[in-house]
Amino acid sequence: MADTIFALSSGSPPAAIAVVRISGPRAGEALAALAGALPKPRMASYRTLRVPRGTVLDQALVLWFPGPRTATGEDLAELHLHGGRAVVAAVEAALADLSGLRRAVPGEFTRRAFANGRIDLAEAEGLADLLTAETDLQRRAALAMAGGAFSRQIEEWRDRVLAASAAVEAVLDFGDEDDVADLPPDFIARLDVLAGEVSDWLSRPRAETLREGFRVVLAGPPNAGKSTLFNALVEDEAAITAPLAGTTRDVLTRAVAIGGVPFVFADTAGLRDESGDEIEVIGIARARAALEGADLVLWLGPEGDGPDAAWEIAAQSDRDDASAKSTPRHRVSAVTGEGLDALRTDLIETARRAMPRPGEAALNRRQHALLVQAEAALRDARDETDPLLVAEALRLVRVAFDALIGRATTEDMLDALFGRFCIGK
Ligand SMILES: Nc1nc2c(ncn2[C@@H]2O[C@H](COP(=O)(O)OP(=O)(O)OP(=O)(O)O)[C@@H](O)[C@H]2O)c(=O)[nH]1
Ligand SMILES: [K+]
Ligand SMILES: [Mg+2]
Repeated sequence: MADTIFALSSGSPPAAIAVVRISGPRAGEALAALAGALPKPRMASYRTLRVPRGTVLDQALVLWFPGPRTATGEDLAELHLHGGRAVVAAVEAALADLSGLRRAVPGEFTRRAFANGRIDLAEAEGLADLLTAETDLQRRAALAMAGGAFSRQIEEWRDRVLAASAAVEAVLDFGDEDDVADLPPDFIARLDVLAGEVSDWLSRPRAETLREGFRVVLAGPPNAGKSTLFNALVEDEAAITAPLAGTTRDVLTRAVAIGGVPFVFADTAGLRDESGDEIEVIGIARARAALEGADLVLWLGPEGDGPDAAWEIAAQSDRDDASAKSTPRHRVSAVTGEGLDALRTDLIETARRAMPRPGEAALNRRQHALLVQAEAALRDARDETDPLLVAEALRLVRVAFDALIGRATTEDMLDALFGRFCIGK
């Protein structure tokens, strides 16, 4: 029999209310032991909680959810306590004293939900992202993933691959008879459509951009005012600025949300070919490395000799395009603040285009890699003529789809995923 687990599932006390959850075969027994009797299922009841045959613990709202149609797939109870530290501690101590009950480890409720088929892996990943979401865009994308949008898509694709596999199996079964069965005439076309849909998902913005922030690297010649602009954008005197060319050496990064969009700004050493300074040379190499990882390069160049510098934004793809650099997109003065708002607006709009649209599920690294495998196998299945090899390619597509929703998982992977959750989730 599985352990029955319990944990504080709401934020740390003191708070107005503290929710303690109990999940497992003894959840009902535990609830009855504290509340006197089991309340009606799925209805909130107001009860006095007591240490079994002992003192009063709290007046609480209690809920009883008999399994398996519960969040964890097991019998589940919730105690909505007064959110004081001592109240929570006393109730936890009373639960720990009951036989067969123990404190949950991080993510254990969700892991049970997954083990019991209440959620699949993609939904669990979405849930993990939802709990760590810090911006509205992150929240909405995570909610879409947790809500099963991607899982439903995978299931639908999987059904179509199964149908294709069945058609190939039929050819293989009748292969040694005179009356050779052929693949359906639209077999290839269907695989093409499917591969196209998978490609569409692959070309969508990625979850990492959303989670880690849109990476803007400030670059340009020495003394262009990069560090000054960096400080203005992150609203912090984070970087040293000075009239001396070659002030910045290390790559300095700061994560900030602007207009609800997560950004990571990086300030870099001024780029110049000639420098006798050994440290500056290293700084320049680091700056070039940072440029490689940029979603957007904010290229700064002083315009003329005036007090104001002209800056331009060159997207990563066109930063080697000389014409993009010769026509500045923005003129900004970090001293007067002129042009800063327009620059911020442009940054927000550019970043938003690289982010999943609100409510659109975004793929994480693991999901993206598996979908790349599925797409390659689909194209193999289309190009192969030997039915045996077509069948094998289609099997590989199914393997990738199964891994996406967690039909095939490893303990390590699950440990890593559920370890991201907090205790009580
Ligand atoms: N008038 C004016 N001065 C600026 C502006 N931005 C920066 N400066 C000044 O220009 C000098 C260089 O600025 P930094 O921000 O250190 O330039 P940088 O590009 O980071 O320089 P390095 O790190 O050495 O490559 C400093 O004295 C700043 O005060 C601006 O918009 N207007
Ligand atoms: K400088
Ligand atoms: Mg600098």
